[in-house]
Amino acid sequence: MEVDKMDENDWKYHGEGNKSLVVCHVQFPRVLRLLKYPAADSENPPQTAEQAFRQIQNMVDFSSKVMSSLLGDKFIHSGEVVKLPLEFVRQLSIKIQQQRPAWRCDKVMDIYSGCALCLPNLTSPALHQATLTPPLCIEIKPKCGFLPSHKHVSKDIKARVCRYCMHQHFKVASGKWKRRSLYCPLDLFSGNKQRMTFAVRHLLEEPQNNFKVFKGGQCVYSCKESSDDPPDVNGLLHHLRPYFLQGNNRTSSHMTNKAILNDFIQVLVNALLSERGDGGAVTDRQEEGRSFCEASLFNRERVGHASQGLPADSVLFRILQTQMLDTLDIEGLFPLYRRVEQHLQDFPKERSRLQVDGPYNEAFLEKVQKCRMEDDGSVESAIAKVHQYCVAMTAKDCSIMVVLQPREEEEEDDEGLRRLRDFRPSPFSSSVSILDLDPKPFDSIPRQLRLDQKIVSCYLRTGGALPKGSRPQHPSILSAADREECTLLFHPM
Ligand SMILES: O=P(O)(O)O[C@@H]1[C@@H](OP(=O)(O)O)[C@H](OP(=O)(O)O)[C@H](O)[C@H](OP(=O)(O)O)[C@H]1OP(=O)(O)O
Ligand SMILES: Nc1ncnc2c1ncn2[C@@H]1O[C@H](COP(=O)(O)OP(=O)(O)OP(=O)(O)O)[C@@H](O)[C@H]1O
Repeated sequence: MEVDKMDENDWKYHGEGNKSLVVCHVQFPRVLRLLKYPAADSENPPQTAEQAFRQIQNMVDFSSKVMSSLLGDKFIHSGEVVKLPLEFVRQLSIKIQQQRPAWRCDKVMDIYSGCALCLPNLTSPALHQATLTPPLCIEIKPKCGFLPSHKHVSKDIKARVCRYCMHQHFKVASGKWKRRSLYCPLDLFSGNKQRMTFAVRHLLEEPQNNFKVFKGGQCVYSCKESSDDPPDVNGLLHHLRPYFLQGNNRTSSHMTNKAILNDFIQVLVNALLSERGDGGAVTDRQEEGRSFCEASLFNRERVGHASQGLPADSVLFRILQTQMLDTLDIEGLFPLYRRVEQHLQDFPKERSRLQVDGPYNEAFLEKVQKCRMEDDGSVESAIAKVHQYCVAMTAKDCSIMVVLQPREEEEEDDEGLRRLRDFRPSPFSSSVSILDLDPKPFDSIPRQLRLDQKIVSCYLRTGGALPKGSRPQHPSILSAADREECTLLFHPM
């Protein structure tokens, strides 16, 4: 990328989250991730260009030196910091403004620093010809996949109902979303195909900010912005149909919508379970009985104790292991945070030695990995636990990108290959990446505790009940019978 020849017309709006806005190149598989600031700061940027550069470099270092060791470097693309002409950034910001969802416009794109993170476009990994079946890409923000231990929580409900499911009630009550999602991360992280299928169905049904589908780099399925309308499942089916007719059900041109969705979900679940290295394993939490959420609608008896567990080295396994570096829960962690905070008030210069805000290097990683379980009362042991917790927070907030690339057509007259196809090999090759691996600031910990308290008290107050109309009301992807018999209706896997 030649930064001195940047033209805003070569870039278009791609998406955004709470902290950054992403534009993609119209021709090359590249994106630029730009920082966002609260709109109130738009006249006076909250940091200098040097600080913005440092912040983005910190993001690169954290991803490449810390998270990639924990999650597996094969999943990670850390990118590089680039300096862009300010005029280009200003014009870009004007150009994309109209495409931004209104609910994200409480923040503005950083047009002052000229700094951005340049990354491969994970939704459109390579230049592809304009065919009916360009790569499909599914983005999932899975959130936290385990329950905290009883030992560290003051409210028993936290060890029975997962944070995501409780948070849904708070989000609906506070107006963030109109309807509650029935997705439960513990089902997705279970490694059991029936539970995972159930989880993905609920992601599809109420995608919120947890599920998107891209086709050839274009977003074709996501939540509808601030509307009561359901997501456009028929539109998605229209996009998916050519892939599944072509792939594994070539003989039938009458595949039902349900069969297409089933096939799509199966391919996705298989990609999430695919290993990129070692053999299978079962995660610890299964032994601890912390893998079922009482709020999940999945009928637990269907799987009994025959839990499959996640294959070691699958993307979900690696994310879950990293999330589980949070061994104390925010409640157990908070006194340690306070110890560090007090120490920093007394000795402000210690902030740098303790690597409170980085640098994110091998020494930092070592502290995270070698942190002893017991607290010896020192500030060193407290900060090590805080670092572990912050790393776990990043893993609880990251997203997974699964790219499904249709395989080349096989020769029709090749008997051997045709017989192979009868065994239903996947019609796709898949690749998996993890994105949004930014460090979580030390100072965000008190907010975490406050939010945790609000979520739990809202859940306890409503007794898990919801205001009328906040459950998915639209014609559901899952019929009533599907909900009851969900696992029986899918193809055997
Ligand atoms: O606290 P949570 O669980 O609500 O997570 C926040 C996310 O909300 P979610 O519940 O996924 O909709 C939130 O996502 P949205 O803005 O809601 O899309 C951010 O990812 C936020 O991270 P950061 O503060 O911008 O670094 C996330 O905050 P932290 O990861 O810093 O807690
Ligand atoms: N490398 C990439 N390739 C393709 N799309 C990307 C890439 N990075 C981000 N995106 C898209 O841009 C969106 C916003 O990016 P990202 O999640 O990094 O923002 P964020 O502000 O850090 O999010 P959060 O709200 O979780 O803090 C993503 O949901 C994804 O759809």
